[in-house]
Amino acid sequence: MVQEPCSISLPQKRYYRQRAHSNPIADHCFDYPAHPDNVNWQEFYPNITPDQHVEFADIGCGYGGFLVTLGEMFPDRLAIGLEIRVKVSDYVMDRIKALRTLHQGKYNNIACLRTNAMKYLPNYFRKAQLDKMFFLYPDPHFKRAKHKWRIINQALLSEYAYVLRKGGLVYTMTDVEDLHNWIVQHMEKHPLYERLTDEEEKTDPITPKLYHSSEEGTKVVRNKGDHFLAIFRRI
Ligand SMILES: C[S@@+](CC[C@H](N)C(=O)[O-])C[C@H]1O[C@@H](n2cnc3c(N)ncnc32)[C@H](O)[C@@H]1O
Repeated sequence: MVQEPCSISLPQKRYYRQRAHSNPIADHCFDYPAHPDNVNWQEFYPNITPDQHVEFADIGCGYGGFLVTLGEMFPDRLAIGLEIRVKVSDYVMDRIKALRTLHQGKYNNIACLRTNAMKYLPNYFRKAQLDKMFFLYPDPHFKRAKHKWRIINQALLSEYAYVLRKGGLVYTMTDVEDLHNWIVQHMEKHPLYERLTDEEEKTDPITPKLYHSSEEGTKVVRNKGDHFLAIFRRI
């Protein structure tokens, strides 16, 4: 009998569905390095060179659509997607594996890490390591009692400032106006960030991708929802 050649295809999201919200304050069981020097980045990026390090972090990357776009836009820079949900991060890892097989030599600059970005960023990234951080369509946690679960808050902004280099950028996009106002209010109050001007936000080459590259963004576009963009510079 002639054997069919084994065909590689992209993973299907329906096999990786998981409840939308995960409590970011609860103690999930995570392995994490004691110090960024202990991370073996070779496991994430097979072709990493000694002078390369992760520069872009997509925080709460979901199913990884935007991460893939980042990889295509910046083939020489390393980007990581951080995702707390196990099945969702498994999906992104399988997606990257399949993309690397289907497109030899490509997508070696993106990777996904399952972790709680609200707890372990300084375990993975050194001071001033990151050039860009992305918070795209973060969970809104509407109820006042759950505001402490929001991934942008005053205490965490100091931690994000620690891992960002001076001049680095924080990109935020949401379809929830109340959350947008919350983000802007907290970022503007923090002494280590300033908002880009409208003109700077509009002309950043990444801006158009923030509307529809990620899975949540696509949904918002499909439902003709609102988009609220704000980009901040680490000063
Ligand atoms: C609404 S989804 C948006 C996903 C993606 N950014 C997009 O635009 O399609 C928010 C994602 O953030 C993840 N998330 C929430 N809290 C997190 C945390 N503390 N660390 C890592 N990921 C988190 C959630 O599991 C979820 O996948």
